[in-house]
Amino acid sequence: TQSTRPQRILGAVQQNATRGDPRSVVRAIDQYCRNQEWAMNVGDEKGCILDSVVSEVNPATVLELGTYCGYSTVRIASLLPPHAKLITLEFNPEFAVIARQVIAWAGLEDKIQLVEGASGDLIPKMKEQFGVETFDLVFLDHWKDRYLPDTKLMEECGLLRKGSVLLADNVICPGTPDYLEFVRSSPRYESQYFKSHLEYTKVEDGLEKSVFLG
Ligand SMILES: CCNc1ncnc2c1ncn2[C@@H]1O[C@H](/C=C/CNC(=O)c2cc(-c3ccc(F)cc3)cc(O)c2O)[C@@H](O)[C@H]1O
Ligand SMILES: [Mg+2]
Repeated sequence: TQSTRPQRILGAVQQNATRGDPRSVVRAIDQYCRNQEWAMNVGDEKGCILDSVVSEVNPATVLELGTYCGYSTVRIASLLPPHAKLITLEFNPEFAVIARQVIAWAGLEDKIQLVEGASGDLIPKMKEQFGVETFDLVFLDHWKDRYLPDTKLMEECGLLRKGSVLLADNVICPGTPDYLEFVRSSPRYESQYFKSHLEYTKVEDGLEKSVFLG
């Protein structure tokens, strides 16, 4: 039977990365997706921008919307201080199965909680079911038309505090026009665009960093 792209990405990790070494997992996925087959990981170029924002925020609690194979999940978690927690939401069970194995290969199970389900259903449960107060950092990388509604939902659920940082992938390609217009025009956000390229290509893309002002 045919393997899926996420299964082939997991295979590349198991063949080329060292168990317990998150950076080797990140490198293995980037090499596979650059040389064998493209996949929608944030990738190495935008990944360096992601790394710098994570290091600057030094978050105790992180939310990721859209796990896929766990590339950015592992990349972020590898930079977190001890006792920091990353909750990542994924509603495709097949992708979740792969991501759990990528996370395990990296040895980051203790820092990462992968929750299966849709962000719209899970965000309202964050406080009482997952014991979250607010998120220091949110990485948005799921369906592009869900960035704005989910941001408004996080505000309504009191999950953002003064200084919470939203980092959004793909604001140019595929693009998130309604989200971009909102965070750039709202007086409650201070936004900054980090120009880069679509993962593994020369096409323009970028990350938008938006600080919630409370
Ligand atoms: C229903 C909304 N809530 C959700 N809750 C939980 N998980 C969700 C949700 N949406 C989507 N997901 C999951 O997030 C992932 C979806 C990501 C969508 N990303 C993209 O479409 C994307 C697409 C491209 C891209 C760019 C150029 C192209 F030519 C082709 C593709 C590049 C990227 O970096 C991307 O992130 C999947 O794992 C999906 O199952
Ligand atoms: Mg993306």
